Amino acid sequence: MSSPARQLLALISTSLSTLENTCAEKGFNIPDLHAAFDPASEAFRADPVAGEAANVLGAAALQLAAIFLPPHVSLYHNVSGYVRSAATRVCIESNVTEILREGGPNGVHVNDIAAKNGLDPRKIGRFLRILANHHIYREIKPNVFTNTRISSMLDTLKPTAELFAHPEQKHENTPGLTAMTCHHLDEGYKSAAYTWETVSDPNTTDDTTDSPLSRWTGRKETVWDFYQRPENLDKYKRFNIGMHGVKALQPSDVCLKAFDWKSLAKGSVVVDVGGGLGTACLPVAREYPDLQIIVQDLPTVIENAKELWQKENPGALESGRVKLEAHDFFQPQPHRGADVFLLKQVLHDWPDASCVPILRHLREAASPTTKLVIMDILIPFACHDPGAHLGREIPGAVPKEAPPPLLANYGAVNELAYNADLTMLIFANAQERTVVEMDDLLRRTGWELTVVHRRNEDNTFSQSMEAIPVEKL
Ligand SMILES: C[S@@+](CC[C@H](N)C(=O)[O-])C[C@H]1O[C@@H](n2cnc3c(N)ncnc32)[C@H](O)[C@@H]1O
Repeated sequence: MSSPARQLLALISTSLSTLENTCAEKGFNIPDLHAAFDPASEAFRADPVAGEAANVLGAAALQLAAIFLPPHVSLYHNVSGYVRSAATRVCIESNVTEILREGGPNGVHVNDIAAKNGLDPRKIGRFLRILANHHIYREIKPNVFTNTRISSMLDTLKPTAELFAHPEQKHENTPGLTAMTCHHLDEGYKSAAYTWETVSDPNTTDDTTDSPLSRWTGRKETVWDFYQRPENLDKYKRFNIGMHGVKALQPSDVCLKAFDWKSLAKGSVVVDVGGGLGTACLPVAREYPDLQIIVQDLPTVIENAKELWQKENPGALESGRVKLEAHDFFQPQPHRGADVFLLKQVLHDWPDASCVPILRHLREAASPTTKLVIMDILIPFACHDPGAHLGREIPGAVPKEAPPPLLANYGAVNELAYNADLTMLIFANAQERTVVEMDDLLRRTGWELTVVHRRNEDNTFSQSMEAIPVEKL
């Protein structure tokens, strides 16, 4: 039996050959770390063979690094996360990526970056250099930096003149991922600092107001109360732009593949509950114009949603096929007997005690044929999952496991799922759930989990689940 390091090297070698052959055969390019990010460069990941090869490659490379780096370096990679978060926020808020984009391939000296964003050039170099160690930015000559495929994801794509003239509009009409990173690095980062004080306090309850966020703000409030305070409306808007941008992290057809929309009869009613700007339903409305779609959210979000739909699909609003409706999901659901209730990234915002009334209101409004479609992350264990704990066969319940000696869940390749889980704890005392926890929550609210749809190329981030009403509540 060869050593774990040799086994990992063999996985890297075979996976790279598979990836190269598949890309050559199907006309995909292997990503170039030094090229600006282009969504098309991620197309290969939708191919099951290429996507799996890339996951195995990444997981094996990270595990090899864990073997060969001094353990204190690996440990400090995590312990010093605050340093890298601080450096990343400085670069984003001071528009470094956009300055480097305009500077072109020869890079920009820190003095010239400073001349544009007004920061101390000696400090800029230090922030950029620690990020360059992780291939976020590149130091091509001493104190001269340029973008990489990773840092260019932070690009708002706006001219720097516009960003400096109107900083308050930085995120408007942008791809949105930059807004999401600012949301995490601002209110997320500050709240996270209070996690230990929150979880170790015996007076902390399971209520959503007992989160590290509320300990940071010093108010017993939900994350949504926080966002609706007048002084935080700009943060709420930024968060909603960011949610729209999250689609950049997910396969573009994630909502189209979440459910067999074509199985619905003409005129079927789909209610996107807590639908935000209606991002999930935009492609569904385009692809299935015979569906009646209602996007529900809180009033301020619905106002922002109107702007988005006016731009992206004004015809759907004018014809009445799509309605944008203010509705509080803690109140009875007005659309009784809808064909589909969609809950995308909603349940993960709430602890079980709050999910129960949300799900019960939908159950009370359901007809016997209503389907509940949930799009949330299902958290895999970091070990082999024997799958016996559900007590019945649910197709798709057990995730595909990585080949040994990799961690069964592909380890940090799927880090975003575990990040999201703890982000939910930090903002709302909430969580992403394992399939067992989700099954239990649904049973308690009159639903039965019938199937989990998993995409081959993505084990954790874009599953959807279907549930049907059980006879009695
Ligand atoms: C994580 S976002 C998900 C948005 C959308 N489903 C998506 O995936 O793009 C959660 C949404 O729940 C909404 N929300 C929070 N409390 C609500 C309530 N009581 N009633 C309706 N929507 C609410 C928020 O405004 C936010 O848009």
